[in-house]
Amino acid sequence: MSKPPVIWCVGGSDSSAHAGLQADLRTGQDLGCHMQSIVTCVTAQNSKVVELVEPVSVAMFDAQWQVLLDDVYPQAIKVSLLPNHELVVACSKWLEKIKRQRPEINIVFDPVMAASSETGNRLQQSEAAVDLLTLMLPYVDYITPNLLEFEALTQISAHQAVNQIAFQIIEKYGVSQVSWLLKGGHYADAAATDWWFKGERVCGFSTEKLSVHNTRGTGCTLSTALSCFLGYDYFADDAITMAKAYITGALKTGVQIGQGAGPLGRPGWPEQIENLPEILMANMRLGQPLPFPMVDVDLMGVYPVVDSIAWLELVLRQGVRMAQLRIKDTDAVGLDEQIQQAILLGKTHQAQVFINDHWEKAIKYGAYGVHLGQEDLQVADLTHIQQAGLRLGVSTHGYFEIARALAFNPSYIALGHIYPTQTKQMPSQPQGLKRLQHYVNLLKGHYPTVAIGGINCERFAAVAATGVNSVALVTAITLAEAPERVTRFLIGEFEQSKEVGNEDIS
Ligand SMILES: Cc1ncc(COP(=O)(O)OP(=O)(O)O)c(N)n1
Ligand SMILES: Cc1ncsc1CCOP(=O)(O)O
Repeated sequence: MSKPPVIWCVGGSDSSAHAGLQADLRTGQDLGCHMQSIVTCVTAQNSKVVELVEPVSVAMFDAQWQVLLDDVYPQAIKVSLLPNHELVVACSKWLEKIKRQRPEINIVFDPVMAASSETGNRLQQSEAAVDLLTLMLPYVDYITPNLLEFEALTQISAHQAVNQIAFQIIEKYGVSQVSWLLKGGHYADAAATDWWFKGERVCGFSTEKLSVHNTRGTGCTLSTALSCFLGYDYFADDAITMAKAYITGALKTGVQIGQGAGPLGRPGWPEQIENLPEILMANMRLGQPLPFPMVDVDLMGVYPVVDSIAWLELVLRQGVRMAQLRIKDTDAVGLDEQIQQAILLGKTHQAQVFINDHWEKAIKYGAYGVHLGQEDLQVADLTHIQQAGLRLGVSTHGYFEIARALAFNPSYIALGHIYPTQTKQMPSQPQGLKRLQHYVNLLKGHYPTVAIGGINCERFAAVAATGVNSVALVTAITLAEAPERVTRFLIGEFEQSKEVGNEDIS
């Protein structure tokens, strides 16, 4: 069994367990992480009121860091309530040391100042806020203030155009490693949009604002979930997408415990598609509101991606019912003719033949569908493709791109690359089976899925067992000694995996 990520949480004990370290530990446990804690203070509070905050001594604080550090390095550290100036100074010293030794450890800082219980009692002495950012920002990778914390700490108005906020952050703090995640729950909008600023990059993660009562621990939970997903080595944009989906699920499952607002629920790994945020980016085209026509899922299965008519004919002759013509050279001789032949072959074999990239020619000759990558999505005329009645397949490489792809209502979503591949230079690491399984669980019943990248005969059965609707392959077929036999073998394997899947259900 693989080891869980180790996540350190630096913050205060909340006797009610609605927020604070107790909420952090539950979140991490829910996400399969091993949580370790460094207590900064003990608070006596319940769902309504904070009675007393007692900071630990610097000696006790230092001892907790040292004893953990003597034993194990974490994958990520989440820092929240630092109740006084001495502990801010001590914490920044430890972060400096850790960053010097292990710069790859992600530090997430949630600058908690007050409890969100009815009376909103202050948890941090006001002098602790002085120099807080000067001391902490050099070492943190993510800072996750809510609107009030953001304005109090930065003196930048959160009520202005996001580009203006980005500009002022840069002006004040320079371009650095720090990602600012400005949480939008306190805006008086119908949507709850969290804005991510990193240098000039600005991106919104937006969900409908939920009208729910049990909202305690929202900030703690979001930043801990973010730390956990970073601990699993997800990219920043994927980890933020997942944290936002997690918090939406947690808000929906909150429970009334005590007389004030109750704590959030713990919804498990984000696998509810409706909890994924909408992605908002400058220069990003609006979604395609009308769905693309559906593919016939029963015909998906083995999905060869080939670069010539000869290969297309070969695989269709073996009984493949979904295939793609992928000719990367825009100036290829006879490209138009090849696309026309591919479309004709698809019709002859009653197969779903997609054309990679060349969407204008695909429309012109009446293709069944086109397959586009993320960059192509920004430039292709999707409305035209949709109105012409073509299907659309979209490449994705993680949660962020999946969330972005959903705005276009595609006919299928491709998930890659699963294993190392020689066929194409990939800018990211292979995803592996576990991540594929999560994506399939997320999309099942909503969008057909395709797995691609490095899938060969040995790996095929395990990939198919995830329940993915289709397995796309290039070299497993085109470099095979006997491609006809391999294609037929894979078709048989896929059919078998469907039968096993059906047995599991019954
Ligand atoms: C089924 C399927 N999935 C992914 C891809 C890759 O498409 P894209 O990201 O556009 O990259 P290129 O194929 O253009 O290199 C695909 N072709 N098919
Ligand atoms: C086109 C493409 N897109 C993601 S991985 C890949 C190549 C898949 O080729 P192979 O099946 O040979 O690894």
